Amino acid sequence: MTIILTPYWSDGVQKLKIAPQAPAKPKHGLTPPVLEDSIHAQRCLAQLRSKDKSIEKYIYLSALKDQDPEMFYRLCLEHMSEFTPIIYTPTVGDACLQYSHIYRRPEGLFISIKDKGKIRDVIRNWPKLDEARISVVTDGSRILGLGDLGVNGMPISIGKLSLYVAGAGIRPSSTIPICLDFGTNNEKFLEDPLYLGLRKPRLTGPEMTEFMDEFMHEMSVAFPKLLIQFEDFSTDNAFLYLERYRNKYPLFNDDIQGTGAVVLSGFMNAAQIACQASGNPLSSHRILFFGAGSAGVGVAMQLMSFFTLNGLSVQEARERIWLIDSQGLVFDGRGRLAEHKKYFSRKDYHGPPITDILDIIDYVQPTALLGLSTIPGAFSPAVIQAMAALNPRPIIFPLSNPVRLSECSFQEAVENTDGQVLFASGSPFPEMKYGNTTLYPGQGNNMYIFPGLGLGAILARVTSVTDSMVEASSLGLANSLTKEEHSMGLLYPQIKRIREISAHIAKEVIRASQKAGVDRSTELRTMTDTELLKFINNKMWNP
Ligand SMILES: NC(=O)C1=CN([C@@H]2O[C@H](COP(=O)(O)OP(=O)(O)OC[C@H]3O[C@@H](n4cnc5c(N)ncnc54)[C@H](O)[C@@H]3O)[C@@H](O)[C@H]2O)C=CC1
Ligand SMILES: CC(=O)C(=O)O
Ligand SMILES: [Mg+2]
Repeated sequence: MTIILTPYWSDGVQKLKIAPQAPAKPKHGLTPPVLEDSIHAQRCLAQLRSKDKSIEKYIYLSALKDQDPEMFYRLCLEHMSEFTPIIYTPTVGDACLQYSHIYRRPEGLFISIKDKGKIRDVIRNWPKLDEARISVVTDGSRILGLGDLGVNGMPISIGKLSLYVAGAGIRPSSTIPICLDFGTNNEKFLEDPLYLGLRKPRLTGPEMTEFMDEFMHEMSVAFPKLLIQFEDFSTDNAFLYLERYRNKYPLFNDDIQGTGAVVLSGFMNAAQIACQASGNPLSSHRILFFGAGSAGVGVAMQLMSFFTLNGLSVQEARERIWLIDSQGLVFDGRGRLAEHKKYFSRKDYHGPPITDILDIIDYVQPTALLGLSTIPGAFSPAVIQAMAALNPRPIIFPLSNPVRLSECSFQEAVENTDGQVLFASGSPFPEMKYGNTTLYPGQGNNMYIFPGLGLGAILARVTSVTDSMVEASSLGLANSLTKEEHSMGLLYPQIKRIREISAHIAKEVIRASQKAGVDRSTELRTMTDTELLKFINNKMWNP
């Protein structure tokens, strides 16, 4: 279907295609004589692989998704581990940085601060109002670890939704990528004549909140069956708008909750292995966070359940967690702290500020070091060696995205721990040979969680997304590893099994929603687990 929409930043009228429709069979003579489907799949793959630069691959796949969505998603599913680094992190980071330059055609919905007071009219331009089920909404203010990218953040919403389709079988026409344009503080973009967004400093504060209130209300009226995923809002607004709307509308924040869930899951598997090696109980883990933004604090909050599930009280669980931010160890005596850091601020440290990560490691004696700081190389060889000196199997998760902002590489972690590291990173690293063994890095990325969490929430038609549903998604992921994956030392399942994993997570999420009483699809309550899993699988769209 092709409809005409005029983006607010465009002078001309452009065609927006929303896909996919069942392709009409071309009339005889309008395609080459021999266009066989499986051969064409090989042709598309060969074209993709012929490109040297990952951004060229991204552009090629964007065009393929537009022109032949069935083929795009089919190849995506068949080659998940090859496609995800292109349509998602790390390449989607480059696509965002260059969006205003590589832009080809409109995709998704752009709503700017200029639309305040008439957001309803803009939303109503969306062509498939009654089909919408999931929207990823960003304001472009903190895209991955790349900072304020303004409307150049749109590819992150698009990329996440492609993973909803590929990974959880959400129908492509049920997805809405949205980028809200509040301006940008990115000087380079403001000066760039090709920049596609409003050329004004970013708006925050009460006016932004008024806009958000109107936006959320109009979304709920226009799309009564829609789940919203907030993505890459800067930390202050990420917490603000999650709390403001989470009990009013079905929504979750991926950076806080999705990341929390995925890291809890990998941590549970790593902690088991680490404790087998050390002989210590699971509850004895001590977790040091490098980075205390929405992702760091979101993960810290979720990791509380690791300890409470292992018998500690909430207070004891909190005492197992330490935060480092740009000014060093976060503790009460340090002075004024941002609201979101207060809960984990240490009350038991009374010395002078400690800023050096090695000194902090010496003081905390952590079993696990988690990076959500956007500082590449922060886990230097000396830092990794210090973790290895304290632990037979140190847990080191450099989780910042994209790859070039990772706190360390897999190779550095392996070489400085004599291969003993339990590793997960935000963006993918290749497996590596160490001695006679092959070691596999984990990818601790919320892409393992949001497709299944979203699918479960959509099918249960929840009124809100509860903490128990997020925790259920995490436990569902942790328990989804096969014997073979455990024997390979993996912390996360292989990404090629994403559909199976998402279905399993969705089942757990639906059950949790039923327990919490937020489900509206009450007919699912009486199904057995086997029936529910079958129902979920039948609902998945297949290219
Ligand atoms: N693996 C995953 O699934 C996810 C990864 N992330 C990544 O997490 C990173 C952080 O995201 P946010 O928390 O939203 O960003 P943020 O900018 O709010 O937080 C960064 C934190 O790092 C701290 N920091 C900065 N420089 C530092 C330094 N030199 N030393 C110590 N601490 C320093 C800051 O004080 C702040 O607490 C990003 O790279 C993002 O891509 C975010 C969500 C999901
Ligand atoms: C993965 C993700 O959501 C982020 O880096 O922001
Ligand atoms: Mg994000």
